[in-house]
Amino acid sequence: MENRKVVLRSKNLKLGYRKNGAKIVVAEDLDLELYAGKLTCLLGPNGVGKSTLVKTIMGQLPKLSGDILLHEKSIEKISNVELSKKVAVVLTDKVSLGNVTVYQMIALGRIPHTSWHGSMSKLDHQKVENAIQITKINYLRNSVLSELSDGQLQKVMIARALAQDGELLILDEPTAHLDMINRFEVMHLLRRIAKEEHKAILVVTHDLDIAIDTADEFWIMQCGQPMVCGTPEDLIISGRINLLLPDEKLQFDLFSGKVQDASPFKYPAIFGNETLARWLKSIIRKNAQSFSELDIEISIENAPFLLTVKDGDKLEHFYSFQQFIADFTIR
Ligand SMILES: Nc1ncnc2c1ncn2[C@@H]1O[C@H](COP(=O)(O)OP(=O)(O)OP(=O)(O)O)[C@@H](O)[C@H]1O
Repeated sequence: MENRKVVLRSKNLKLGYRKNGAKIVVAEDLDLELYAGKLTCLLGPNGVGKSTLVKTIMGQLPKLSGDILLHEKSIEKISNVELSKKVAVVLTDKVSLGNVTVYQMIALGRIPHTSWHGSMSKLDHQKVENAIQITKINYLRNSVLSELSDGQLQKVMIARALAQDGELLILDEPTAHLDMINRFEVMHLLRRIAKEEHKAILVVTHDLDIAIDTADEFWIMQCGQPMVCGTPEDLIISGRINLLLPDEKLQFDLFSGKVQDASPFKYPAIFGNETLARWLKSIIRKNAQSFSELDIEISIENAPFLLTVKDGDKLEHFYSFQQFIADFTIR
């Protein structure tokens, strides 16, 4: 049986803002748990309250009511210095310390641990080295921040959070502005850190595909509705993943694992293996006007590519999807 060690827990948490003496509630009744060794992704539409939740957990924003417990101790009873030893945060804000080197930036993660005059001990340097090794950025150690790409900078910020050596890492949209490969790398790095370093990690993200591939747990936040938590696979199989898609025109497709247009559509009869049929459906769907209500049969094979359209007695052959769409649709 897996041992789930709770690092952070919220009890009946209500969060929001205070404006002119009035409380503006963003979310309530939140009973959440973050576990050591688990990567949790917080998902939800723009404006639903994800950053508000993160700021509240970090102690940056006062809760409206309820409790947030770090190792069963209310965060209000934990001093800022202690909190910064236990919780490391990576925000999306651009850092403007252009002349600072990567090593110096990562070393800043040690501030909560260093003595009052700020000198680094042997252990502090070891923690920085360890963070550099885990994030595989040794080749960047002497570069200045202004020379880094967004993806490199993101890894440096994760290394800084690691050097801080808290048990909980919180990252607000760490993959925003990154290309596909860097998004993938950063999320897989976070998963590796959760497993190998036994950290509890909370990531706010809009990257559903990669979150499904990497997260142990999803928190789905919806406007005015209770938070839904569970493993991504359970949420997918039960259909609750669709809570992320309140627009009825969109639906999560169980087979492809992608968000798709949910409006009814009648495909022609298709013959061919499942993978080829999937991509044939994709191109037919994109060119829906040309295919709706056509009483045709399409067979498809690959290597070499051959697409055959049977329309009554007539057979037509195509040798690429491009040719199929160009020649078939203009009839
Ligand atoms: N300082 C503030 N005072 C009052 N309301 C605020 C304040 N900051 C945010 N809000 C409101 O709180 C709600 C939640 O905002 P929040 O930034 O937490 O959403 P989010 O889910 O992180 O959105 P996004 O995905 O766009 O980053 C929004 O309606 C927003 O307008």
